[in-house]
Amino acid sequence: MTEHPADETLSALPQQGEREVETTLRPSRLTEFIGQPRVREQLELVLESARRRGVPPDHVLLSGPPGLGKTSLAMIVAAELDASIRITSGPALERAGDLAAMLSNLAEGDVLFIDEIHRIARPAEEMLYLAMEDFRVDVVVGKGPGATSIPLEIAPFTLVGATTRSGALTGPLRDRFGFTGQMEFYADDELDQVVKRSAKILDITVDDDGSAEIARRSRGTPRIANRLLRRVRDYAEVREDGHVTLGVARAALKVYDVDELGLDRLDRAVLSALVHSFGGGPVGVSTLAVAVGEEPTTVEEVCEPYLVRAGMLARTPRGRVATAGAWEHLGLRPPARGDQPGPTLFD
Ligand SMILES: Nc1ncnc2c1ncn2[C@@H]1O[C@H](COP(=O)(O)OP(=O)(O)OP(=O)(O)O)[C@@H](O)[C@H]1O
Ligand SMILES: [Mg+2]
Repeated sequence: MTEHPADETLSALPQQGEREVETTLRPSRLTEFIGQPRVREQLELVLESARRRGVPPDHVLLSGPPGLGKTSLAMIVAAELDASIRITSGPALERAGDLAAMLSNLAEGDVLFIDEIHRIARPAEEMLYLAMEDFRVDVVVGKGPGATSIPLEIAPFTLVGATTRSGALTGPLRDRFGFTGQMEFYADDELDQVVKRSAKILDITVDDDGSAEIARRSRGTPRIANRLLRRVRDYAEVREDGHVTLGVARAALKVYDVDELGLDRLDRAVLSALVHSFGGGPVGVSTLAVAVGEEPTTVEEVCEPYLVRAGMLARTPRGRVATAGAWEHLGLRPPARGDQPGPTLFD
């Protein structure tokens, strides 16, 4: 994901200058990786079986909302295989030549990580098909009728792709991944473990209650849990004795205007528009996106998955609808069912 300069404590997107601390907090082995039991077990089998057979494993696609650990898992795949990792991203592969250069530099068994793989340009994507399937690329030399294509062998490698929008991947690309790990939002007790682990690394002392409070307000997202922990640490150090208790966590989160449920600015804007401008819906996602000044894809891929999971928003065939929970969260009384226009006895 691109870095957003806005000071948004609650955004699931990485903030400017956050890369370094994120690297420090990254789990480096599968056993250190908290949560995602399904993906972890599946990946473990894929990797172990390849290890036993002495071949690079099938290509791996990791899909899910921002901040859930896709990049971390990609690096873990390489570490577990004892392989080197080369990192690039969809937007960086504008020309097929850029990809050809990366591919021809791979050594046998290397992991090639392509972040935001749904944003790869078409010619590079087509080159990737052959590379993934046959470990070969066709390099076109010359132009016009005299152009010839020279096949070039590349070393067997494992591609790890990450995407926040698996729906945006073309069929042929998706089909070439032998394994897709679908990342889910984390449960509160898993985020609690993330907070405790990070606190240890950053040398922050935190009570069980304090840690649970931070976890509960982290929007199911480890990136946010880690960020809230750092903001609570700031408060604890400046205003208190540095120790994070439940009271300190609550007071700190109040200063940073952190929502009870951890909803971020965009989540709240979407709910508010849905309720205040569209009477609770149903409304189409494009209309809703215009109302909050965002791209429909951002609303759909970054914001809605969590609102749906939190039971605030429903996707219906007629459009997006605010649930009773959404009205209540905004401090409003949900409209009674009978208030809604509909057929009556006298129609
Ligand atoms: N399972 C986990 N256990 C511990 N920490 C985690 C876990 N998953 C993610 N994190 C932490 O959350 C931060 C964000 O994770 P990561 O960068 O891997 O997310 P991402 O899914 O790649 O996000 P994006 O879509 O924005 O690229 C990292 O600093 C990492 O320390
Ligand atoms: Mg990432």
